[in-house]
Amino acid sequence: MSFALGLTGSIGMGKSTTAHMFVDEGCALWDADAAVHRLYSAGGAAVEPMRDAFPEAIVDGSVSRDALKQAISADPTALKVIESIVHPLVAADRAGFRESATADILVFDIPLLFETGGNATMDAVACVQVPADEQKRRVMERGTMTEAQFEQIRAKQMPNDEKCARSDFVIVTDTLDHARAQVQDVVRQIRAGKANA
Ligand SMILES: CC(C)(COP(=O)(O)OP(=O)(O)OC[C@H]1O[C@@H](n2cnc3c(N)ncnc32)[C@H](O)[C@@H]1O)[C@@H](O)C(=O)NCCC(=O)NCCS
Ligand SMILES: Nc1ncnc2c1ncn2[C@@H]1O[C@H](COP(=O)(O)OP(=O)(O)OP(=O)(O)O)[C@@H](O)[C@H]1O
Repeated sequence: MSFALGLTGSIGMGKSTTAHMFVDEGCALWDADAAVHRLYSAGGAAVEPMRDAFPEAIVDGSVSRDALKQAISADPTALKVIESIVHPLVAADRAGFRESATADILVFDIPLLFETGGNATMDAVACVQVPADEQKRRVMERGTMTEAQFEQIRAKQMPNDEKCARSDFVIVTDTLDHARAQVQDVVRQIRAGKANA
């Protein structure tokens, strides 16, 4: 039986980077944002339901993130509609992975793990953490969002301190070496616990 580890944290706190460190330790990874990318791509399961709700968001047969961001900026309630389409499809994708994956530890990189109640289906949760000013600096440096779009997303997420307080492990992502050492420690603890179970 595999161990399911949820990996969460606020936008830009270092989930994806940390998730790949778990892969380096032999864990299998499922990534919620990557699942959304598959669902939005041409032929993906979200395309037709999204066309019904936001016809202008379908460009060349796939869902345009820029068009969705414009829709959300114009009407913040649009995000709720988008979520009601996307989240059930994401849950089905995740269930398929969990049934088929064979690694001893499965890592689920899920930004909205606590907000969607997904933590209840995990054996343990790890939360990434970095100071808020560094978080903002990193997201702005990516250049994919305006400051207003960033603040809108951040305001929708549970405060990161609360996510960390509710998690079994906290991984501080101030430097790559520090984060990797903490990942290795988490994996060691889980494997030791499994060996003793
Ligand atoms: C709003 C959209 C168009 C922005 O796209 P963009 O490519 O600029 O950003 P990206 O998808 O990489 O998201 C960046 C980060 O924003 C956060 N985020 C995304 N969607 C949400 C949301 N609905 N609520 C809170 N935070 C969110 C996550 O931390 C995510 O990692 C896109 O995120 C989207 O379609 N979101 C709805 C689907 C969803 O809820 N995804 C979250 C994971 S299931
Ligand atoms: N341990 C670390 N040390 C230094 N920089 C890091 C570390 N982890 C992540 N970063 C940097 O922070 C930025 C955000 O990291 P990453 O994309 O992993 O975050 P994320 O939480 O997955 O973001 P999002 O929620 O937006 O998907 C990147 O530029 C990455 O290089």
